[in-house]
Amino acid sequence: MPELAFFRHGEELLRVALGDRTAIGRAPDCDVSLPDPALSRVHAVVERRGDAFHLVDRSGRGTRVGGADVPEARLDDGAEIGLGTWRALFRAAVADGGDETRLSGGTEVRAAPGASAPIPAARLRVRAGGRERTVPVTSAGVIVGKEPTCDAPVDDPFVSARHLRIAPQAGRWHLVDLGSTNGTFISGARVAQAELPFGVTVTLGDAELVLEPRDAPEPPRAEAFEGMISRDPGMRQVFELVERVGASDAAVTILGETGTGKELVARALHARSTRRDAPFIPVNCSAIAETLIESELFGHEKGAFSGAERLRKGAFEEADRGTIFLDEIGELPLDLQPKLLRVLELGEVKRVGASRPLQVSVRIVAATHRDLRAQVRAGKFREDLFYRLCVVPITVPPLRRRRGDVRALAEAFLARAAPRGVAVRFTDEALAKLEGYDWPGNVRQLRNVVQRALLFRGEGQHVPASAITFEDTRAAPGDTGDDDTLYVRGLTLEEIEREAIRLSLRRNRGKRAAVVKELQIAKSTVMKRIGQWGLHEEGRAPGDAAELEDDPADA
Ligand SMILES: Nc1ncnc2c1ncn2[C@@H]1O[C@H](COP(=O)(O)OP(=O)(O)OP(=O)(O)O)[C@@H](O)[C@H]1O
Repeated sequence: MPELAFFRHGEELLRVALGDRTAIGRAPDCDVSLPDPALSRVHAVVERRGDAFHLVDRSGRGTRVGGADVPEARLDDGAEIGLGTWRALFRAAVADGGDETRLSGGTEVRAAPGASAPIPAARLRVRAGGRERTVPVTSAGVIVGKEPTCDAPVDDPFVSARHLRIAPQAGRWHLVDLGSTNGTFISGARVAQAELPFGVTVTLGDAELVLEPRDAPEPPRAEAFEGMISRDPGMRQVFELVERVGASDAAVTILGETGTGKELVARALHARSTRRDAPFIPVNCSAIAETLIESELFGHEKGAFSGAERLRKGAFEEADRGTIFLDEIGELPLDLQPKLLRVLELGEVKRVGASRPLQVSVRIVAATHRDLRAQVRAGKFREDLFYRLCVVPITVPPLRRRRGDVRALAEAFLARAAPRGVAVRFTDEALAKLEGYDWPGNVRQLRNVVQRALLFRGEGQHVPASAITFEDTRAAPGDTGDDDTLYVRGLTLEEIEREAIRLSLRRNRGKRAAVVKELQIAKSTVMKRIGQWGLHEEGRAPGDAAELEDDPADA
């Protein structure tokens, strides 16, 4: 059956069998809708006229066929059609399932030649709502949709009742969109029907489908526990421990290098506890100026010190009935340590300037990348507090000791960061490069490297090894560990604005004048946002505070 093969940046991404009329353009109701603003809504139509196929331009500007912009052209075998950043190749005669098939992201398939070629047995991998399962596909095909009576029901709000069908056609697997509301996508292109080789990802709503050979070995499964991906035995022990101590109120200290996922473990402890419906309040003890940490943790009364214009609840009060996560507990100043001990022993907090303490019920989870015992020996950390906090120590192994996790984590970060509807994959060389690295900045560094690689890959569907660059992204002391890049996927406009201001404050050590200049926004807006989102201490290091009060932008 004649077909058009679509290429982008030299990669073949899509094959569409040609019927009597195939509309190509930017509009979602075209038979092939390509995400390219340079195209008209209906850019061109390919029509069957007798035995021949003709391209008719609908853009009014001519469509490029064989290098010239033409209003209309008969398509000869191998004719090349230019469609913005896409290119389509006309193939007049396509062997029925006989030739070697390889599409981007797909595995190679070889079927016996001839129209009667048996269709290779298949199964459909369905990923939806964070779950994955496979459905056998018989030669009668499968219907995929939201309706429970479909062969492969998919529970996703953007999937139609009967969304698409996958069935054999001339010895190959094809998919046909059944008039779905939100469309069926392959490599970012919305398709009415297309060939579906093994291994190619189809996106519908937030769900993904991949057709596979029926007897292909199951890919190793990455376990996920409360958002943490791992199948490493060391991490499994961590998960088991979280499960066991989650329900109790025992004080837990999480030990591990920076970026290993200590905060995620703390959140998992909260999620597995009876306190899960109350707040989880994280406090990074190393990111707050020493002069402010007491009021941050315990709050202050109005007028307790100059600048305390209003009463402020501290993190412990906010976390009442819930969990407080004290990150970088090793940085807690010695003089505040007895106050923390009092919360642990008596459940009492006293706001700065208050005469009486308040009762709170807070579970304390602490974390540090430091050797707390050594801190105790050096006299920087109270021994009694150490024993109170470390009732249950949980050690999160560094990523270089669980190399088996690198691939699953990298693929998960890539899928999260890739543009919606586009299935981007690592090349084998890229995966080997990731797996061979030592990851001094652990999972956080891996996430940043993957996000950067996605930007550096250009437009292709594959991330090559050359797009992977390593920089030591370990957090500097006093750094909360965030990198300096703003990733906007999945954020609201307000969250993007908040992040942009927060990161600019950090880059400029809290200097509002520099933020105004860097972000090119009104001083009044910066001040309003800082107040609104409580970013007063952002970027300030101990000792900076006094200087910042005199910041000219504040005047
Ligand atoms: N097992 C995991 N699965 C998925 N994402 C992970 C995993 N471990 C860590 N991450 C991600 O890596 C980043 C760093 O994790 P997290 O902030 O929990 O590390 P940390 O050990 O608390 O770092 P720090 O010591 O610098 O505070 C986060 O974006 C987190 O979501």
